[in-house]
Amino acid sequence: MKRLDTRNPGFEADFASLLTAREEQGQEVHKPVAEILAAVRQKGDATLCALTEKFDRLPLTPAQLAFTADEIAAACTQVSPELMAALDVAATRIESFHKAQMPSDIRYTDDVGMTLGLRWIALDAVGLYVPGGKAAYPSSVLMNAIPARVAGVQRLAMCVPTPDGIINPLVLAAAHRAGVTEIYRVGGAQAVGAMAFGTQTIRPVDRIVGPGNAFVAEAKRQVFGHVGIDSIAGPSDVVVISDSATDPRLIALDLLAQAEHDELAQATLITPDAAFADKVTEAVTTELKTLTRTTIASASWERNGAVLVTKDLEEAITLANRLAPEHLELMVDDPEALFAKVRHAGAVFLGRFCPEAVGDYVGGPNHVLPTSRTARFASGLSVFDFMKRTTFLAGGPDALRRIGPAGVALAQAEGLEAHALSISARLDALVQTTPNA
Ligand SMILES: NC(=O)c1ccc[n+]([C@@H]2O[C@H](COP(=O)([O-])OP(=O)(O)OC[C@H]3O[C@@H](n4cnc5c(N)ncnc54)[C@H](O)[C@@H]3O)[C@@H](O)[C@H]2O)c1
Ligand SMILES: N[C@H](CO)Cc1c[nH]c[nH+]1
Ligand SMILES: [Zn+2]
Repeated sequence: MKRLDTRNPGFEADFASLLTAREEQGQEVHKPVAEILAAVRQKGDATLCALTEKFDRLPLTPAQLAFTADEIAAACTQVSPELMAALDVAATRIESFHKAQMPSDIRYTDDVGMTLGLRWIALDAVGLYVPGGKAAYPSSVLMNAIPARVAGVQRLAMCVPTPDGIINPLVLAAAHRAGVTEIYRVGGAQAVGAMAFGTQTIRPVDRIVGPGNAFVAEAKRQVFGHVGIDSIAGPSDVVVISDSATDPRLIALDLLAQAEHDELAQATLITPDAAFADKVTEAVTTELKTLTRTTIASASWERNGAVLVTKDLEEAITLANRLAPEHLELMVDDPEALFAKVRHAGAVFLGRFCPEAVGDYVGGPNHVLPTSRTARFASGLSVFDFMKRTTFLAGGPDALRRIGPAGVALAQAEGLEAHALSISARLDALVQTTPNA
């Protein structure tokens, strides 16, 4: 864990290394991921089976890649009614938030008489990546699939790793609840490659969405262009801005809630109170001893954790914007005042009783969010990731007479003769057919 104080002379250099640390750790996966993607592209199912045996310790034949309808139905019967009810609370809230996002088409006729517009059209086929290496993520099934369904996507293909052949039944129950029936027991970069390029068993999709570890995030980066992707939703990160009025244990738990995802996760506290920073650091050490996932959380905290002490809350928000976190918690008396100054964050959690973990499960907004500072330019998963826009223009002779000459002039200025003629030939035809025009 790095402890930095903005009043210390070396602060800027240390902060700069905090900004780039995880990007550098990510470089290590570029080559292995490129090799996996090339092998999937070349050998399809054979590579999927070989890598599933290698990384998930599960020997498979191609015929066993997909879960059967019976396996999905059997999993649903293994989930307790209480957990099914919890799944339903989450699904209902996620669905209503994403329904509220649905955009409207645009269509209007302008002053020259042209009808212009934009139509939203759902994608045909989408690949949903659901992580499963170090934890099971039924919540990510809902976060991926529900907005896709709301947007109107016809085909949803889901990939999830099953380490040692084990699948948490709640993952399949969540898929069933969200209407996903095409599910493959494949994870990592090979799953992304299969959905991007297709194999003998898995048909290719148009866009791949969903969170995952550094291998999954890098694979999405590398297949982008061949297919669409949502964002780089890699190892989780959180920045907590807190004043000294919050219980230090609660802040420690919020930091550890992200640290326990992955050794590459990053949890950062920013506070203007040095004594409070000490208390939270102590509480992290105490709580770490009680967690079952202590090995992962300790590694994340040791390697990427940070505690920043600032002059005031104003400076805290400036640093948070520079960190552009996936999640930003504002655990202060007046969170709305700070929120007004937030420029870069995937999702913001306002108030001491609204921890990030609520957003992971039952808040409603999506928990698939841009990590590693990509919130500077990217947003969390939404219905927009499952749709595209087609614009249209419809015009008659009157409109062409009004705007055509400007088009001809610009085409000639660009030296594109056929463009100019495409318009001017029509203008000429109009003059000939209506001599008094
Ligand atoms: N940003 C978000 O929105 C969000 C949401 C949920 C989870 N997450 C993140 O998702 C990640 C889940 O990670 P996970 O590991 O539990 O599951 P995962 O499914 O992402 O990764 C498991 C797969 O990684 C591959 N893999 C592991 N080691 C490898 C190696 N050495 N070489 C090649 N491939 C290898 C294997 O194929 C394995 O099946 C965490 O980092 C978590 O923080 C992010
Ligand atoms: N915090 C993760 C996003 O970074 C999402 C998640 C799912 N389950 C628990 N947490
Ligand atoms: Zn989480």
